[in-house]
Amino acid sequence: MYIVTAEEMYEIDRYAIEKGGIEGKVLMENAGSQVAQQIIQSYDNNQKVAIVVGSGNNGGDGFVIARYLAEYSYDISVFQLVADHKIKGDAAFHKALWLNTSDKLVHVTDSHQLKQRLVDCDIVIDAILGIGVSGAIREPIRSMIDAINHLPVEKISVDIPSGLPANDGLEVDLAIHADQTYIIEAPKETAFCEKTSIYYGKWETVKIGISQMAYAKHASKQRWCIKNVRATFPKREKYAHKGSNGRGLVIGGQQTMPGAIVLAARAALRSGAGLVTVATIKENLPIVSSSCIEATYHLLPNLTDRLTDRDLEAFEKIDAITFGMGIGRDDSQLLSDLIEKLDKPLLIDADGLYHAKPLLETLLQHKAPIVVTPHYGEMAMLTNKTVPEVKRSPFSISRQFAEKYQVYVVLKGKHTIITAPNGEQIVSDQGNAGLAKGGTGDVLTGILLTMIMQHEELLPALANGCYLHGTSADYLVEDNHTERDLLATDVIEGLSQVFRTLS
Ligand SMILES: NC(=O)C1=CN([C@@H]2O[C@H](COP(=O)(O)OP(=O)(O)OC[C@H]3O[C@@H](n4cnc5c(N)ncnc54)[C@H](OP(=O)(O)O)[C@@H]3O)[C@@H](O)[C@H]2O)[C@@H](O)CC1
Ligand SMILES: Nc1ncnc2c1ncn2[C@@H]1O[C@H](COP(=O)(O)OP(=O)(O)O)[C@@H](O)[C@H]1O
Ligand SMILES: [K+]
Repeated sequence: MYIVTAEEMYEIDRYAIEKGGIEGKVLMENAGSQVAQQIIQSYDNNQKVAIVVGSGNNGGDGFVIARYLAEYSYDISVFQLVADHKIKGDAAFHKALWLNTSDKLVHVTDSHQLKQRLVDCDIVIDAILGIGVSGAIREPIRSMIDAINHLPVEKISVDIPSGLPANDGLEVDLAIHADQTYIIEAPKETAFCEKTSIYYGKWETVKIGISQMAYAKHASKQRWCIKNVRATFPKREKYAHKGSNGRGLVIGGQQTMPGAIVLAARAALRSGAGLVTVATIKENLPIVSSSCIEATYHLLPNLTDRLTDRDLEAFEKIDAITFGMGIGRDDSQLLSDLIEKLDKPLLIDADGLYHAKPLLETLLQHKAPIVVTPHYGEMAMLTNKTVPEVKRSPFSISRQFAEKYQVYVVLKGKHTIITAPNGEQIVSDQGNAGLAKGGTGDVLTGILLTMIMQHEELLPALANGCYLHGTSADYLVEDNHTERDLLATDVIEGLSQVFRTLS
C-alpha cells in the first residue's frame, strides 16, 4: 500500500484521468459509492445521518455518499456550508444528481445554525475539506468544525478529517476529531505522525479504480505488509552453510551495559545469521558469553582507542557490522576507523549515534552502505532539532537527512519510517506499546544486522527486519503476553512464530 502527500495524490489522480482515461466524475462516483458501502456495512440504517459538505471535491464525494445512503433508506440530510457558486466542476455535477433524487439540501451559513440542525443526528459525515486545505481554517468553516467536534455524535470523515493537512510538517490549526475516516485510495502522511494520527480515529482505505502504475510513477512511500515481506524475503538455501548465511559483527557494551550486545547478538542469530562475533571489552566476557554461547568473541582492550591491525585482520571476513549498543558516550576513535578502514555495511545505533554526530560529513567516504537507527530523541540530536519538531515532520526530516548524508535511516517509533539515500520511504507500523521498554531497540538492531547480510537490496531488508520485530511483539501480546510484561528477550523468542508465517 502506498502512502502519499497531497501533491502526489493530485498527480496520481491526474495520471488516472489523462493516461488511464477515467473521468474525474467517475472517480468521484467511485469514491462516494465506496465510502457509502463501508458505512452501510458498519452502521444501521435506522440512524439519522447528516452530511456536511464544503466547496471542493471532498464536498462532491459527500453528495455521492448521500445518494447511495438514501437508496439504502438511511434518513439523510445534506448541509451545504458554502455558497452555491463555490460548488463547481465534478462536485456541481454530483450535487445536481443528488437534487434530481432528493430535496434534502439545506444551506447553512453559520455555526449556530449548524449546531441546531445537527442536534438530533446520530452520525455526521464530514465532507467539508479534503486534501486541498491550505493555511489557517477560515470562518465560518472554523466555528463549524469546532461545533461539530463538540457534538456527541459519531463523526465519519471522508478522505481526511476536515482541516487536517495531508503532509507532515504543518502545525495543525483545527480539525475534525473523527471516530472513523474512510481514506480515498491511499493514506496520507499525517495518518502516520504522532500528533496528527489521532484525528483520523479508526481508518481504512477505499479503492476507486486507480491503477498501481499511477502510484509506481508518482508515489515514493509504501506501507509494508506481509505481502511485501513474502515477495522480498530471501529463501534459506538447502545447501547453505554458516558462512553463506552471513557473518555479523556486533561492537559495543561497556562494563555497565553488557545486556545490549547480548540482545543484539542473540537477535541476529535467531533471525538466521550464520555466524555472529561480539567485539567487546574483556570485563564483559563472562556474562556476555554465558548469555549467548552461540556467538564468538573478539576482545578489545577498550572501547575508545583506534582499531589495531590485528582487529582489522580479524574483521576482514565479516559481512556487516553494527556499532554502538551500550558503548557509552566517551570520546572514541572506533567509529571513525570503521568508516575509514573497513568497507563493510555498517549499522550505527544507540550511543553509536552520538559518536556519529561529529562524523556525519565523513559518512560519504564509506564505501559500503551506512544505516542509522535513531529513535525520535536521537534523531533530534542528530539534526539539531527538538523532539516536537521531529514528531511534526518525521517523513521530511528523515528524507533530508538520508539524502544529505547518503545513509539509510530507520526512525523508530510507533510507526517506524525507513528511508533510503534516494528518498524512497517505507513505513512499518507493526508492533505495539509493549515494545516501549529498554532493550527492544537492541533486538531490532540484531535483526537488522542479519537482514542486511541476507538481502540483496537494503530498503526491503530494513523493512523486513522492522516487520519481524513488530510482528513478533504483536503475536506475543495476542498470545500469552501483554503490553505491560513484554520483554526484549521475549521478542527474540517470538521470532520463530513470525518466520513460520512467511512461507
Ligand atoms: N483521486 C482522488 O484522490 C480523488 C479525490 N477526491 C476528493 O477530492 C478531494 C480534494 O478535492 P479538492 O482539491 O477540491 O480539495 P478540497 O479540500 O475538497 O477543497 C478545497 C477547497 O476548500 C477551501 N479551503 C481550503 N483551505 C481552506 C481553509 N483553510 N479554510 C476554509 N476553506 C478552505 C477552498 O475553497 P474556497 O473557499 O477558497 O473557494 C478550496 O478550494 C479529496 O480530499 C477527496 O475527498 C474524489 O472526489 C475523487 C478522486
Ligand atoms: N508504542 C510503540 N508501538 C510500537 N513500537 C514501539 C513503540 N514504542 C517503541 N517501539 C519500538 O521499540 C523499539 C525501541 O527502540 P529504542 O528506543 O532504541 O529502545 P532501546 O534503546 O531501549 O533498545 C523500536 O523498534 C520502536 O519502533
Ligand atoms: K473531510
